[in-house]
Parts: sequence; structure tokens; C-alpha cells
Amino acid sequence: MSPAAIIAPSILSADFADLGNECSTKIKQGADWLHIDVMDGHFVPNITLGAPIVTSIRDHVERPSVKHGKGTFDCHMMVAEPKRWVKNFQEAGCDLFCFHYEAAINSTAAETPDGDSDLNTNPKEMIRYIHELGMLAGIAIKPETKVDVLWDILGSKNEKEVPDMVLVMTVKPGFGGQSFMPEPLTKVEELRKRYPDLNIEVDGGLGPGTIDQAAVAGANVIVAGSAVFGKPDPAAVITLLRDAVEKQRGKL
Ligand SMILES: O=C(CO)[C@H](O)[C@H](O)COP(=O)(O)O
Ligand SMILES: [Fe+2]
Repeated sequence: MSPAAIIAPSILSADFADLGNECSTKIKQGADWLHIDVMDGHFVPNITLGAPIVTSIRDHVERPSVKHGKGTFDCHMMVAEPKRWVKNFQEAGCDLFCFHYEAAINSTAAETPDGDSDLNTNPKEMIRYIHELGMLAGIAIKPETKVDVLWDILGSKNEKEVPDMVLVMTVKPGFGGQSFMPEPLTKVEELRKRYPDLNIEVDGGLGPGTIDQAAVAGANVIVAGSAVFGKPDPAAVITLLRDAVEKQRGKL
């Protein structure tokens, strides 16, 4: 059986003027994690938020008591130089640092806030660095990136280099509220076939109309922004998303 359903509302669609309350309310309404979209205007053509905001909302959401537990801050780092921000986000209260494969391999100037100018941004090194700082590590791929790039990383003999989660984007990263792209689900299917226990997250355009396809493919971590925030009954949407994943779990 694949891992349990994890529902992670994306705060990109929250009321930013009332963020602390928005976040704590979503947890009360049944969310497991909060998905925090960090965009730097370089890796994607949009800017959202940085570590100070994560520090502020951490005061409103209790830290998870167990690994992957309720209240996990799932930081989706759509930034050009992910290594620069690992320590910064760890100090802010991030629990899961999910960087983009495409950013890691193309990163050039990776000086960290500590002045560490080691430019090595090999994905496995990144994962080890994130783990050494006590966070869970995720690796994300854009819709056009082939899943094959992940086999070497997922097959690493060093457990510190193995990610805790893979994020398969189902929209082009950069904006909330886009239409779901079904094509990347073939990557989810292949990941699930090879790795029955892996946390596989899908992100972009997920909601009541698209969840079944993602659940059948084998995704268990579901990000939903515009389908949850600002809706009349967010708790009902969260339950619907969870039920769709749970229904498929036994079959996978
Ligand atoms: O990473 C993202 C965009 O780059 C967001 O997490 C994602 O788009 C969620 O928003 P929605 O559910 O409205 O599509
Ligand atoms: Fe995201």
C-alpha cells in the first residue's frame, strides 16, 4: 500500500493580510501540511515571500510532533539558487525544504548566508545538506523535466542523499490558479511503480475535478491552493481530496 494521504493547502491563494489566521484555520479544517510557495523572480517570473514570513506564520501553527506530521511546513522553493536559502529557511521554521532539480543543476553563485561559497549544488549534495540541518528534503521537477533524472538520486546507497519526497509539477511553476496538466501523471505512475513507499506530491490545478486522475496515478501528497482557500467549505474540499487518495491506496 502506498503512503497515507497528505493534504497540503498552498498558501499562495490565502489572504496575505491575514496569513497567520488563514494558516491556523486550514490546519483546524483538516489540512495536514501547509504548502509554502517561495518564488524569487528568477527561477520563475513571480515573487512571493521569504523566510521572515515563514517565521511569522510559524508562531500560528504548532510544529509537527512527528516526522511528516500535522503542521509540517512544506516549502516549495522556486528559486534559482536553492542552496543559499537552506539554513535561512531552517532557522525560520521550515520542516521540509523542497528544491527544484532544474535550479540545483543550473545554479552558479551559491554562497549561503554563512558565507559558504561551496558551489557544489549537485542534487544529492543538496539533499545531504538539508538532512544535516534536520529538515526533510524534497526534490521537484517541472512538467517538461523527464523523470529519468531522478533514478540515480532515488537509488543512492547513502540514505542521507535520498529525498523524503518527490514533487511532480502539474502546472508550469510560477502562479496559482492555473489549469491542471494531465501529462506529468505518467511520471507519477512510474515513480509509484518503482517506489511504493515514496511520498509523491502533485502540485498545480488540483481540486475536486482533477484529484481522481492524480490519485489513480499514485500521488499521495496533494497540494491545492485555489480549490481550498476562499472557498465556502474548505473542510469539505480537504476531506474530498483525502478520500480520493485513500480510495486508491489499497489498489496500488
Ligand atoms: O507551486 C505552485 C505554482 O507554481 C502552487 O503551489 C500551485 O500552483 C498551487 O496552486 P493551485 O492549486 O491554485 O494551482
Ligand atoms: Fe507549489
